[in-house]
Amino acid sequence: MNCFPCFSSHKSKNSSSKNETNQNDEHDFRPPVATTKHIEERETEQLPVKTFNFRELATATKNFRQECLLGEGGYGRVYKGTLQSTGQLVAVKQFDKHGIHGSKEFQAEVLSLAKLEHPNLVKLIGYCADGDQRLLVFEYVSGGSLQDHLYEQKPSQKPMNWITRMKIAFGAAQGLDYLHDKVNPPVIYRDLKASNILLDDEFYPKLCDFGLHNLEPGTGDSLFLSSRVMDTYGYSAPEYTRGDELTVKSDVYSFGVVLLELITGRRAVDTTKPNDEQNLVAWAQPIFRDPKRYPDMADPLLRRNFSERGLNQAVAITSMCLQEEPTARPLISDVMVALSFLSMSTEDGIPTAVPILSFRDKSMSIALSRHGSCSVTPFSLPRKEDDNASSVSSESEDEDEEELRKSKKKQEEEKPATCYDDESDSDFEKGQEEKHSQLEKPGSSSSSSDSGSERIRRSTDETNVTAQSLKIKYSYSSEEDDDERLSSKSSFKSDEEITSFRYDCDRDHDDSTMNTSRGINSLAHDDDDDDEEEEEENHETHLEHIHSSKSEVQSVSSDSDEDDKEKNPETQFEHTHSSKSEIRRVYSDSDEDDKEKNHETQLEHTQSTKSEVQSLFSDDDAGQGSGGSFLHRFEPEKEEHISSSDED
Ligand SMILES: Nc1ncnc2c1ncn2[C@@H]1O[C@H](COP(=O)(O)OP(=O)(O)OP(=O)(O)O)[C@@H](O)[C@H]1O
Repeated sequence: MNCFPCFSSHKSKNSSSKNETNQNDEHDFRPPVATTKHIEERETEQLPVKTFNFRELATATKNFRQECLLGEGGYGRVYKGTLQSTGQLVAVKQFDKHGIHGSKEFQAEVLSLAKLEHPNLVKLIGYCADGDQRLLVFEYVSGGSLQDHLYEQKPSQKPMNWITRMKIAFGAAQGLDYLHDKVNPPVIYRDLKASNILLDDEFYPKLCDFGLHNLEPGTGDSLFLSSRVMDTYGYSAPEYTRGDELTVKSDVYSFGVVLLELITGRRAVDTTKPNDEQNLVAWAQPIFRDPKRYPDMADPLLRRNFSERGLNQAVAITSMCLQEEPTARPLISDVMVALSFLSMSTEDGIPTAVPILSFRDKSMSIALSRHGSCSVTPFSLPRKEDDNASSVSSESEDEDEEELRKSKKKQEEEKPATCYDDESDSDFEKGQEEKHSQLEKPGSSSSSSDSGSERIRRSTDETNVTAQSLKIKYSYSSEEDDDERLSSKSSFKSDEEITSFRYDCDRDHDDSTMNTSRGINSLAHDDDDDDEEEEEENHETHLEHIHSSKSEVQSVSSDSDEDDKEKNPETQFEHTHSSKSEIRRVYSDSDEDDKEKNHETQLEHTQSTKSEVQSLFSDDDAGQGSGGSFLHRFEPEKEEHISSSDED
């Protein structure tokens, strides 16, 4: 008996008796040698992954018939199949035979792949290693790839609308965030591209081909390598071409290319275009520096049905992801948070503004605050002649702050009118909303009925809960907490203030508090112009605090327990928001007036602009304070919609 029956056949490639043995041993996880149990094998017993024999997969795919062929990629061919035993639809990836890995090696990779489970990753169902055959069996994703939907649409299909595109980007970012931040050690995808983002019938995105890098044939196989390089050309980060080591930030670059494709509807590489437009990133770089041209860069199929702010912020995120210098690129977790807001479709169709408090990395906050409304200070990509410009460097902080202030002022002057017109809002959207709401339900799972996977998925959901679901707790941590909070290997933090957030999926949270009426809330005690002037002054003061070294991280929240406060000068905001763009901040207070005043000012300042994110803030109500929490609502400013009516 063999723990991995498919791995047992070293002797004969075509041995039918072996196949019979395999068939008999199917799904048998007993160890090959009764006395020895390897760690991997013990782990396999608990993993929700099946072994298949070759015959079973041949049956499933009608003997790998051409009509079942879904396509051929760098690793080999992919067939659609139906498992006879369960009737489940699957995608069977048959690896090219040249340069295949030994069964042990393959087994080890399967083991690590099987551990990766997230709703935005294509689920591995099983594998087969039989003779020289190496196959992986994945869940079948019915809607085709993002590449198909962007570029190879059937005439009957509607182009994807803006919100759907942002939701796809958001889902893909969630999948990537899982690989980078929730898995230990982190998994570098290396192969993120539009053809590897599969969509189900409701346009819910799932990443495929993750973690397969180690299954690539040996490096001696130049044919294989050249085809892989060709496939990823246009998505690869500059460090890849330089031959430098790839990091999670290389994936962020590739993600930026995908985001750019979603925004522009242009392929990463398109040899049918004029020379200067063939490489999408090279074409887009000059436009990134000129926000007036952003609307022209958007996919014509969108017919300008998007909000200008949404477009501006999406382009700002994209340009950050595409920075030459890996460390200047944002963390995918920050990208994910930003996209969670941009992908919200609200009752009135206005995408929710991104609260700039949301990010681990200040540079993302700054970039987005510059694109908070119709008229903004341009977000500049680093220029080559400027050595220090590859990131939002400490030297440029003063300028940044100045720009933030100007931007805020300008935004307050311009009160743009609504709106976002999502005329092509489709059933897909509804499906997406349902998916999100399913994730919100405690214990809900997207599709798997497998109890093992159910368990893993639930824990995954809990750590990856989206900004659209439940509650986000933002923490400004003290130095002593930094290591713990930013223990992620993928966190490239500067020596600036450590701003971290954590998702807190509090299942017990009373959702009823999330669904009170909407309405723009003005800053409490800030209704007249005089107060605003004062506030402005305070903002300036507090910028210094916000951008101070991490050892000087300011405590923003008041805490009734003085000792606790000293031990943990941590500021905690709990931002709770629903898909209806409500964000409420829970704030505890009971403390000294001065401190509260500072807190208030700082809070207000870090929102960057009242017009972008408005908070209700009051601390003089002892009753509410003692109640432990106080709600602060963020409300997107109405904004100008780039009307399509004329162009159309
Ligand atoms: N789980 C799946 N469900 C449905 N279709 C799939 C699945 N996995 C792959 N496919 C489809 O099979 C085809 C081949 O996929 P594959 O991943 O091998 O190639 P690729 O993505 O085009 O290239 P590369 O291997 O370089 O990433 C693609 O059309 C892909 O959409």
